[in-house]
Amino acid sequence: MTSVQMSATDEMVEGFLDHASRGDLVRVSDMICYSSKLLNESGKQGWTALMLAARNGHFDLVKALLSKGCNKDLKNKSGQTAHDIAKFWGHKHIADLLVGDGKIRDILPSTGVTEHENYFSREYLSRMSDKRTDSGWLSAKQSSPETVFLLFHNLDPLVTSGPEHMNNSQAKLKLCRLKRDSVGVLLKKSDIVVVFLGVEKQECSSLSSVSKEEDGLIAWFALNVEENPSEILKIEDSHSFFLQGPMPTLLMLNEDEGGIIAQARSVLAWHSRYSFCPTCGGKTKVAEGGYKRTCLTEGCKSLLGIHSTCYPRVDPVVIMLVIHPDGNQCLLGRKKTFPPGMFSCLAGFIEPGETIENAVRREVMEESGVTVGPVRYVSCQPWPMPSSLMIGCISVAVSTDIKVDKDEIEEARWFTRQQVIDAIVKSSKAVLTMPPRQAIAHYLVKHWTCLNSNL
Ligand SMILES: NC(=O)C1=CN([C@@H]2O[C@H](COP(=O)(O)OP(=O)(O)OC[C@H]3O[C@@H](n4cnc5c(N)ncnc54)[C@H](O)[C@@H]3O)[C@@H](O)[C@H]2O)C=CC1
Ligand SMILES: [Mg+2]
Ligand SMILES: [Mg+2]
Ligand SMILES: [Mg+2]
Ligand SMILES: [Zn+2]
Repeated sequence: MTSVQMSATDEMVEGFLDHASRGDLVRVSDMICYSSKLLNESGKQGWTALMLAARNGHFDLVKALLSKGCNKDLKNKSGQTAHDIAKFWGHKHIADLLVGDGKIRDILPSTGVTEHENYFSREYLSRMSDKRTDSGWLSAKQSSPETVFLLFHNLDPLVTSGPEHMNNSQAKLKLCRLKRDSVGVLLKKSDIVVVFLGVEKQECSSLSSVSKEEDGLIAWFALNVEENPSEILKIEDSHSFFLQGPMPTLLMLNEDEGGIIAQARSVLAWHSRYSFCPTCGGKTKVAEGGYKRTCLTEGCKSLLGIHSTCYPRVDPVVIMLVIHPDGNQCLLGRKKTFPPGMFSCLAGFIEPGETIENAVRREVMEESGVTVGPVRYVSCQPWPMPSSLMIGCISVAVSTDIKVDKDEIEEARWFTRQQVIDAIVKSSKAVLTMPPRQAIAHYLVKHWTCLNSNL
C-alpha cells in the first residue's frame, strides 16, 4: 500500500468515526454499505464507532451497528469495551443493550427503555399454574418430606436470623423454610388456607433433593394463621420469629425471597379480606391451590361464567416522576406519614375505565396542581401491601406552579438533578432523603438521572 492510499483509508476511517461520534445514522449506514470493514475499525486510542456511539448516548446508532454485526467485545487502549463506556457515562439503556445478545431485543421497536428487575419482582419459583387443578398432585406434594412451607401469622412471615442461615447472603433475615413435620398440625385444620406457590426452578434445586422426588419438583406452599401458632408447632430454630411489618421490614429479605413474599403475601391477604362471596355474601370454598374461592350458594351469579371476584385481585397503581419543562428538575412530594425530610414520587390508584397515562395526569393534577403532558412507561413493581402493581412512569410537566392537595400530600417541590443525585448517593450536602433502593420510586429517579446501577 502506498502512503497516498494509506492516508485515503485513514481519512475514510476518521470520517466514519466522526459521523459515529455525532450519531449520524444515515452517513454511518451509507459508509458501512460501501465498506463493511469500517464496522470494527478504530481510531485514536483504539475507539471504534460502537464505542463512540456508546460514549455519546446514540442508542439507535448502537443498535444499528450491532445489527450490522460489529464486534462489541473490542477494547480501546484503556481496556474498556463499548459496554464499559456506556455504563461509565450513565447511558444505562445502551449498557443494557450491549450486555445482551442484541438479537431478541431488536425485534421490538426501540423505546429506550429496557426491562429492570425491581425488589419484589424476581420469579424464584416456577408457578406451574397447570398443577393448581391437579388435586392429587397437590396433596402428594403436601405430604412430601421435600416440600417447603412458609408460615405467616396475620400476614407476617416466619423468618430466622440464625447465623447458620446467613451464609453467602447480605440479607440479615431469611424466610423459615419449614418441612411437613413442623406444620403437620396446621395442615389438618379445616380453616387454614394453603396456597401453592410453585416449584423450585430446575437450576435452584439441589441435586440431592431432585433424586428423592419422583418428578424432581420441589413444591412450595404458604399458609397464614390468625392465632399465634408458636405453642402448637414444632419449630426447632430458636432464632425464628414472625417479622412484624409489613414496612419497612419486608425489604430486609434478599431479592429471591422478596419475589416469593410478593406472591405469597398478596394471595394470603386476598383470602384474609375476602372470607365471604363478594357477590352474594355466602360462604365460599378454597379451590385451585389457593388461587380461587368458589361460592357455595346455589344460583349465585359468581358461578356463571368467569367471575373476577373468585380470583386474587391486583390493584394497579401509577407512580410517576414528573420532569420540569426545563428538563433539569423533578417533582417530588411528601405524605404526612413519611419520615422527616423524605420525599418520593407521586403515586395513586388507577380508577376504573382509565388508562395508565390518564391516571398519571389526573393523580399529578389532584395531588400537586401540576399539568402533565407526555407520559412514558419505565418499569413496574409488585407491591404486596396488600396487592398493588406499581406502574412506574416518567412524564413531562407543561405547567410548573404547585398547589398541593393537603389531605394527601404535606408538601411537593421541584428538586434539581444535583439535589436528587446527592440524595441518592446520601451525600452530606443532601437536602432531602429518598425512599430506599428497593422502592420503585428510587429506581425512577435513578433512571432519570442516568446514574449507573452500582451506585
Ligand atoms: N413502591 C413505591 O415506591 C411506592 C408505593 N406506593 C404505594 O402506592 C399506593 C397508592 O398510592 P396512594 O398515594 O396512597 O394512592 P392515591 O393517591 O390514589 O390515594 C389513596 C386514596 O385513594 C383511595 N383509593 C382508591 N382506590 C383505592 C384502592 N384500590 N385501594 C386503596 N385506596 C384506594 C383511598 O381513599 C385512598 O386513601 C399505596 O398503596 C402506596 O403504598 C406509594 C409511593 C411509593
Ligand atoms: Mg397518592
Ligand atoms: Mg391521589
Ligand atoms: Mg387516587
Ligand atoms: Zn355468591
